[in-house]
Amino acid sequence: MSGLVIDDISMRFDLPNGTYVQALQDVTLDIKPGEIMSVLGPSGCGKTTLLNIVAGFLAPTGGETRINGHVVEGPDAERGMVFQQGALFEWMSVRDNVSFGPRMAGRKKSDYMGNVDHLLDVVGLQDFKEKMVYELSGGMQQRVALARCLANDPDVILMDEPLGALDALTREKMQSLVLKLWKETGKTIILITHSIDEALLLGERVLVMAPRPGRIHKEYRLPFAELGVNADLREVKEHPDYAPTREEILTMIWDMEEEIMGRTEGGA
Ligand SMILES: Nc1ncnc2c1ncn2[C@@H]1O[C@H](COP(=O)(O)OP(=O)(O)OP(=O)(O)O)[C@@H](O)[C@H]1O
Repeated sequence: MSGLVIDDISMRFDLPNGTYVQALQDVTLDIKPGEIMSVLGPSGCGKTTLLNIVAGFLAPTGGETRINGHVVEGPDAERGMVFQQGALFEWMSVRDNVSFGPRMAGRKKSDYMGNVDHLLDVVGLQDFKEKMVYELSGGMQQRVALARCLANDPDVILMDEPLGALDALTREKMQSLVLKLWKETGKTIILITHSIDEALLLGERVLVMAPRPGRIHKEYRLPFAELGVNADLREVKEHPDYAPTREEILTMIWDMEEEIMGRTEGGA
């Protein structure tokens, strides 16, 4: 397991017309091994940019990210990604998708197949392991994506709107599954979402970011993720702190969106 330090990260995109976008400015975070943190904020506040920097897909223009004390300089199996959709191999079976990482790493089949089967059990896909990915529903495909990520045994799992394309009921079931996997595996997880409920239910830490420049606006430490491991998520929402926190964050993001709209309408 791994601690993750995001140390004074800035990211500036220079545009062809000579202007630039300051996508992130001075973002610092210390994420302990096994923490689950969700990230919220209005469109364009730098959530995906931050995740891509931690993943090693983008090099920041300032600062650095460290895992287990070493600096992130590119993608690595220690950091797994789960995207909203489209990142699976549609022409392969469920089992071949989940075993893809260990296979590509050149590991012996007898070493990893037991774990692949276990993961298929955990995500509830044991009966579907011979199916092709295109035969599965969206929710099942995201279960495959989670299992495939876990098969690489990453220290840190980065999720960019992993449940965003699912219908409400499937999404709720998947939220419970994410909590179960988090508890069972002890992985460090960062999850980007546009849903305030999802951020509250899945984040023991919730980061609210602000745009222009992208930065940390406020951070919460909440009991709901821990409670949700063993309870129905609808019961967790009955917690006395849930509705007021939700309302506070909703107003916060609403105000930011209004400010952005005002600036845009004013021509800034
Ligand atoms: N490759 C790029 N070149 C130029 N500008 C970029 C690039 N990538 C991101 N940006 C800009 O950086 C800012 C942050 O983008 P980012 O996608 O990280 O935001 P976000 O919070 O994830 O947004 P959303 O919620 O809409 O997905 C935006 O203004 C975006 O237009």
